[in-house]
Amino acid sequence: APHTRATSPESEHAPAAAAAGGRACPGSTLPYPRRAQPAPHPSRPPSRIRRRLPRARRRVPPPRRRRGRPLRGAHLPAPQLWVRHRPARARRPGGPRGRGGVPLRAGHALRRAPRRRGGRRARARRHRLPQPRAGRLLRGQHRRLLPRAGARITRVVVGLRHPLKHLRGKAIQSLRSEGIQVDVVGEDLQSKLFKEALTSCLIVNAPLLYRAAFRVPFSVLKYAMTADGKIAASSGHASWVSGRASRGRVFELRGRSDAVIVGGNTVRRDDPRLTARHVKGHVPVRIVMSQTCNLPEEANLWNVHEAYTIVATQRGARRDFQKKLAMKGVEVVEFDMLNPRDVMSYCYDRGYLSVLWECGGTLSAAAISARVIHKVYAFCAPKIIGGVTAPTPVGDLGMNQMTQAIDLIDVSYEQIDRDMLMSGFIQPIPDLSPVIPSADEIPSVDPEVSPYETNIISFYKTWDTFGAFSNFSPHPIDMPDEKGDCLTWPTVEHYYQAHKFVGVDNPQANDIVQEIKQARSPEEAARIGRTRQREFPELIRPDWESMKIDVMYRALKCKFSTYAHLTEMLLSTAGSVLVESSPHDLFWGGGREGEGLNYLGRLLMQLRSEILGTV
Ligand SMILES: Nc1c(N[C@@H]2O[C@H](COP(=O)(O)O)[C@@H](O)[C@H]2O)[nH]c(=O)[nH]c1=O
Repeated sequence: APHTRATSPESEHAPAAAAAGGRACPGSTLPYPRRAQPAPHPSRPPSRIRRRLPRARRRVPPPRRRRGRPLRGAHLPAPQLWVRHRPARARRPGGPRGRGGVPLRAGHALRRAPRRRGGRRARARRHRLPQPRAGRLLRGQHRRLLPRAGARITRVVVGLRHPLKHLRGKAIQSLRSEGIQVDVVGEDLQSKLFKEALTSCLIVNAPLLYRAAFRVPFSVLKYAMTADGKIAASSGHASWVSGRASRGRVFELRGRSDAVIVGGNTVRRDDPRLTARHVKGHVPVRIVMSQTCNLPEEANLWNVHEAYTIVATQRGARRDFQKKLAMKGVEVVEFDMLNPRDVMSYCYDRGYLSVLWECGGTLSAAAISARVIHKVYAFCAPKIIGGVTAPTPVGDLGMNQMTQAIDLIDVSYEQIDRDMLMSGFIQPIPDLSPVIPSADEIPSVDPEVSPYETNIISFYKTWDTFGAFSNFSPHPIDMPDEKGDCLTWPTVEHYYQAHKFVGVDNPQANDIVQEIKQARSPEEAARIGRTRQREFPELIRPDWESMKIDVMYRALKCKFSTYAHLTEMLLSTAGSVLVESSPHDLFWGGGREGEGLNYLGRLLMQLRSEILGTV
């Protein structure tokens, strides 16, 4: 999937990782410490960072219920109620959910739905199968639907398989065994048209895919700003920036979300209701993130008859006030460390599929930095409010170069009355628990980093905040060749891949070097380098395994000393552990579970120390 797939800058080293682990690299002038884990000690924290689930302490009020009125919302505190008490007609994004709100396959949901006259199950039974004609599209996901209609169907085209293999079922297999031709878009069918079709399928299924791939709910950041980029006047007054039609669209967005999140500031300043009141359908849970719990005694959000409200706060904050909230029916959840990632993990555990962030700039910046925002909806109204202190949609992200800006992808533009809606995806970064060097290793890798320092900067894709650290970043380097002549290489990746074949006394090896040098992109250079390495192992320079780290280090040194802003960026990370968060490359990258050796991160830390004059 474009939004989940990651291209690895180096993957051929995976088998080498095990071999290299625990060995000092022969021929290397750099100290590459052993990666052997220190002997476990009961008082020591583990040497790899694991995502810590919040030890949330919940004050769960009894659900309020008026006589004769069903409980609303899909996420009532008692888990056994989540499905049973959902209004029959509630439309849920991404399809029906089972216990704990976990998305179900369509077939699963239909079988389990309550037997009710005119209810979902009854409707499913009555569902009249479309009579297939040649070339006509039969829509539907229920795996029973197709075999029953199969007598007259000769071909089935599948848009997208379920991202989680164990939830895929056997529909394709059983159809094929019945002699029906089944083609999966992107697998069996590949053309420009099918690529577009696949993109549409992926976008439509984004919440399901993101939840499955990243184990957090699909998160959308929405804001409304003036043409001069303000979300309110300097006084904080914000009613209204966007027009009525745009606000109607926001109700739709809320109606498609499981939760709407705001910070304490928004509650204090706007006293929002955060309901989907003008659209019929699902009512999202409202979540307030407030570290201090310094929230007003009276607020629209405490009216839980309108929608369920959760206050997420720091452990121990204003306990008396917490009790008052609980008395009103508001659920309070305490976190050891209140931050967007832990709140998202919590929402994931609660079964939420998609979440809408309607917060101000401070919280949105924290959420973007924590990499939990996946999509942005920016409503822009044709107004100018001005004001140096007037708030903007996203606070400080620590970037100082325009090249560091996060590029949105799959962007759409839509005019809504007088406003413009721009939406796009933030390219996701794999959620990793990267290895940080062990206590013994850290001082030799980077004296700035204290043992078990948890401040980790991950980089991988070139559009990441620290994407310029990637070898794919578009920074040409001038490097001397064997004869001492200066040659320009488009990227570090070009240089590194080509040097697998440099110095080999064979014209074919020389051709490969030229082929890689002329590759139009670092991706292409990597592909050629790896393919040729597999095809012609005899053309690889014999000392490659022992030299590759030095080759890389020389290239990195050149890159970071050529571009002053890169040196600045590297130095700005002093005190943090750098991890190339490649899920595939276990030699240069940190791996998916932190199992990688992270040599690229180590080299950058080494270089940083060298520039700082600390080695
Ligand atoms: N001012 C502003 C927005 N502000 C957002 O909407 C919230 C108010 O929601 P509610 O109380 O349910 O109407 C507010 O707290 C803030 O999060 N939204 C928009 O679409 N357009 C606007 O101009």
